[in-house]
Amino acid sequence: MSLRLTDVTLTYPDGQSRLTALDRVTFAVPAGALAAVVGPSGSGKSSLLAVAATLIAPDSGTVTVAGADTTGLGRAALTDLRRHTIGIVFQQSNLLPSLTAAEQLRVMAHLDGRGRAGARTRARTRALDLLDAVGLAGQAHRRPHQLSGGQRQRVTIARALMNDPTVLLVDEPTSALDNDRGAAVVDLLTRLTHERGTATVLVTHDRTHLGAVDRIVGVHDGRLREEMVTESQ
Ligand SMILES: Nc1ncnc2c1ncn2[C@@H]1O[C@H](COP(=O)(O)OP(=O)(O)OP(=O)(O)O)[C@@H](O)[C@H]1O
Repeated sequence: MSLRLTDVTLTYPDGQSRLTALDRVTFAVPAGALAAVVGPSGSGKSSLLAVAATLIAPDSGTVTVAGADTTGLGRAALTDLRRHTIGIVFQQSNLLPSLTAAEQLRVMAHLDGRGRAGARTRARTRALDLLDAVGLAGQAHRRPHQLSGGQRQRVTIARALMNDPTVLLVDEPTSALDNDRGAAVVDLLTRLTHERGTATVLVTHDRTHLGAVDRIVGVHDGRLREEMVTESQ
């Protein structure tokens, strides 16, 4: 399994007591599968993503990413693991206003220390390939304000794939989009997951566009409940 959470409990301070955001969650996603985690506001979706992204350590339980148990890893080791194995698509596109679409992707390669000449050329080629894969081949030179909301979301998806992650974590990708564009983004994520073999987790409160995903897991009060799994899983 590319991503595995085992018996994960996460609590937050809540006055004199603690609030349980994730309650003994066990959840695994293999390479090449997209699992949608669906639940109402406050059910624990963002907490699940943050734990899977190794941004928050759970109170108990284990998180394994690309075969590596993350329990007890220090900050530097976690940063390294995230950089090489995890791609994150945030709800807001958080693109840098002054950079073109292609440059937004190439920044990721630089962060990864791949700044030398041969590597720069490879990063340029990979950025253009990924923009092509998300249907933006003709928009590589555009800056965020010259793109639509749906196009910006596609750039953030391509950017998250730039370092060829094992695990792709996606937070509410359709919340700022109209119906057709929302459906197109979920279809795109499903296709990229299958083509590139990422283990993808998409959290959302919106069940509208989930027809083509491999698996749907409901979340309620920090507990998961399997709702639908396709045969290929
Ligand atoms: N930093 C925090 N401190 C205290 N409680 C928190 C914190 N973050 C989240 N919570 C609580 O944990 C529970 C789960 O929150 P979480 O953000 O994971 O839910 P969510 O399903 O992502 O909600 P939304 O769809 O509104 O973003 C909620 O009851 C929330 O109020």
